[in-house]
Amino acid sequence: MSAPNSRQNQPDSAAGASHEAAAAAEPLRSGQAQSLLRIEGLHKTYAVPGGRSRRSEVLRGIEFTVEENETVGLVGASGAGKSTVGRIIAGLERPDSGAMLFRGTDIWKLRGKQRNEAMRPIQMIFQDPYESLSPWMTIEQLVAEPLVIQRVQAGNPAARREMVRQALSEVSLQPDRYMNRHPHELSGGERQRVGLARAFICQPQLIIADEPTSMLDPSLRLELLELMNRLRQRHNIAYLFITHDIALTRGFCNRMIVLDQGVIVESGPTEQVIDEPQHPFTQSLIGSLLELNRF
Ligand SMILES: Nc1ncnc2c1ncn2[C@@H]1O[C@H](COP(=O)(O)OP(=O)(O)OP(=O)(O)O)[C@@H](O)[C@H]1O
Repeated sequence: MSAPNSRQNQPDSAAGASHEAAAAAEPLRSGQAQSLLRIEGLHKTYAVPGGRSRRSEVLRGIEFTVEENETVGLVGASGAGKSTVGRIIAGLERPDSGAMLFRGTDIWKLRGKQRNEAMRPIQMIFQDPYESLSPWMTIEQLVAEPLVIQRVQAGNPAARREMVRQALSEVSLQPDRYMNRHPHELSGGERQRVGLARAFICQPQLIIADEPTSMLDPSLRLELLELMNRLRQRHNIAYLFITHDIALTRGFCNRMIVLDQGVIVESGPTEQVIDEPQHPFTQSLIGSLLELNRF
């Protein structure tokens, strides 16, 4: 495999990358500029079904940063490990090894309450709004649920209600029209906004968005992206945007990371990576897209 190609100040890299990349991934010293998120040497294996104690290596020494207010696209073929990266950063899965620094705090070294509090500004939204919302709960209960889990404003239902109203307004859902409804009474686009409101109510600084638009038609897709962009500008939110869709990456992300079989093979400003892909895998990914566009 060719060496990872990186064109930014703080290179994204895979294990075994160049000396410059290794140096860039060293722990921060005081005075050094801090990234919002910094992932270092992330490894993850899964047990091979029926393989006795055999494990397959899904992430192999991933390193990258996300800066404040950035939109970073994480692209790659199916099975490359993109969602695994997202789930690990959001705390839904455990890494085998590596470090995650959020505003310089080494999150995976924290435990219990401290860790939950440090993780609160990191939220995730999912591909399938139908699956990610419980059908039995009202929209008010669904949006308030993260507050309940994190015991925010416990014992103060009026304050929680006001936070739900604000979160719904931020995603352009009129509170009075939506609070008492259930997910099945909403369109796919509205459900995805509810998912975004659930993330937003936690006052996130980083949202991991795992293919959030792939089940929406093109006009709803555009609306959701515009909304996400507005939230980013208004509330200084960064996104790690997981997608197969290179065209969408071009429109939405300032930077792009290409993952192939658990290794980052290329990263840089989106336009540059798309217009002048350096790594053979990126070249073939973009080549396939151009081929598809001919149909
Ligand atoms: N819980 C799990 N147990 C075992 N293997 C898993 C598990 N989750 C993911 N995998 C495997 O890890 C690899 C990476 O999966 P992942 O979902 O991260 O890829 P992806 O790049 O997001 O793919 P897609 O674009 O198709 O969603 C795949 O081979 C997948 O089968």
